[in-house]
Amino acid sequence: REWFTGESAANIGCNDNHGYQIEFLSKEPLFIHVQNFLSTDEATYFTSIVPENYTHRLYVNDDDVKKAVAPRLAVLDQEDVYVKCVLNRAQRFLGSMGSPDFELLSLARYGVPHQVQLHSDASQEPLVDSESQRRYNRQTSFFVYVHASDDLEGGETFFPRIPPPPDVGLPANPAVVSINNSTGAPALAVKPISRSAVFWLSLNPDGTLDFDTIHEGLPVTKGEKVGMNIWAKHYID
Ligand SMILES: O=C(O)CCC(=O)C(=O)O
Ligand SMILES: [Fe+2]
Repeated sequence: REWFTGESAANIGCNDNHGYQIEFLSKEPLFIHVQNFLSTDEATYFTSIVPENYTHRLYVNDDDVKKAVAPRLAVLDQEDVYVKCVLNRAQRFLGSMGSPDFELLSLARYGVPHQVQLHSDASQEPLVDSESQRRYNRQTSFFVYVHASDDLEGGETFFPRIPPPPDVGLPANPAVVSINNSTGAPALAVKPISRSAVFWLSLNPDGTLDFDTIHEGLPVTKGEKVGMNIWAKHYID
């Protein structure tokens, strides 16, 4: 994939001069918040192409009473120049620790009452690459808040096992908040701010799943959010 280099980024027409700012939220496990991960052009483009009313994944809880609806992921064309630019940026963010292979980018549009239930992005059983048949798992995740409407309420990404950073609530980063988990302990939540992202590793160094990185997309109670998943692959064999 020759486009994962700085030179070809320019060749394929990526305007990569917008710059982003990073802030560590947790060292162990590693969580990084990224402001302005997308350029305004990219965010406008992705928001315009994500389908409306795309068929939804429906979750039914154990008690069969509470139904939670998650937006379906729309998988993007890897030949799309905007997709190439974002993958190029993600690859350079990962640097030498990154695998050069990503899953296809996916987008989802969330309105009321969409949510995503508690899960790990990595899988307990390895996934199989449809082309090469190689087994892999999702090593790193960016969840990108492509767009958050001005009136958005809810829709935070909640990591119930990650303690919030000690300075949460200080004006430094309005995206970082603390929400109590089911045991009453404060835990990390990231608010959607247009064009920002949160980054973490879902696998331990030995390749096993790090259960501390489980997370959920809390229900959107007002407005709209558009999210994007960027998953880098870690091949097992
Ligand atoms: O909606 C969110 O905030 C998180 C979504 C998510 O974790 C996923 O699609 O894997
Ligand atoms: Fe996820």
